[in-house]
Amino acid sequence: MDFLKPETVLDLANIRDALVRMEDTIIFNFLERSQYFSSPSVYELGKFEIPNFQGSFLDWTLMNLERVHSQVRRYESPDEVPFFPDEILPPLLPSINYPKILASFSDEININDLIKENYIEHIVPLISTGSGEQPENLGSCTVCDIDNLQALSRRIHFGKFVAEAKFQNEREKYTKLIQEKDIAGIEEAITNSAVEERILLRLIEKGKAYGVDPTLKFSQNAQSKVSPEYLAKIYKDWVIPLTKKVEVDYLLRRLEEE
Ligand SMILES: O=C(O)C(=O)C[C@]1(C(=O)O)C=C[C@@H](O)C=C1
Repeated sequence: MDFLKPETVLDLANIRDALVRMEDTIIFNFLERSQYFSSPSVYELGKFEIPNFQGSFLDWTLMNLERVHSQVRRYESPDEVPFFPDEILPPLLPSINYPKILASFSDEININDLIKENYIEHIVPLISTGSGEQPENLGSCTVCDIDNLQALSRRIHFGKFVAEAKFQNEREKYTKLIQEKDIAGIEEAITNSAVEERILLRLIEKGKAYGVDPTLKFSQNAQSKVSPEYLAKIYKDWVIPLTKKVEVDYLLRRLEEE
């Protein structure tokens, strides 16, 4: 997939290959986070005194990282969506003139707040090694959380490319559903249960393979650091539904562009 060549980006097979590769990034990032406790103080608003800032320690760190990354033009890339779109800065590197792939409104489709909420509330408890605080690891936890959030955000917002590809493949069908504001119909049209089932099966297998010492794999001592069933649950309950939400949100506005 090459963002300078739109035809490679809007090929559904290429998109799905990219989503499969992202599974590896997400699983390895989860494994890093699994060394630490849930560490709720990282997410608590105003827990640490930070001059001129009211949010959580995670928010402060992520916002400042995004400021730096925006200056190396991270958010010019159509597959990167900032958590703090109002805080990012113009790039210091010369801009890249990406060809138009998505609709003009696509930057406005940003569900990062929802992703962060679900991550903190549901995903952190499933991937951390225990609940509670571990004061010496708060910084490491924050850095792992940022890696996880950025990987999840990229994966979930890839729904925009899926949606655009599906729209272009079946323009008439989607135009009718969008005109009728038939959200249930759009959801049904974008759903491919066979693809979803394959993802969940693959996650179980990857979870068994990646989370353990391979030389212990077949002995009773082999224990995954993140349960393969939890990986599948995280995708089934949050990653896939949120990707579909991005697809639906994008499609509902798609006719603004025609
Ligand atoms: O591959 C697709 O067609 C997608 O829409 C992506 C995705 C996913 O999140 O992985 C979402 C909905 C489909 O039911 C299958 C998979």
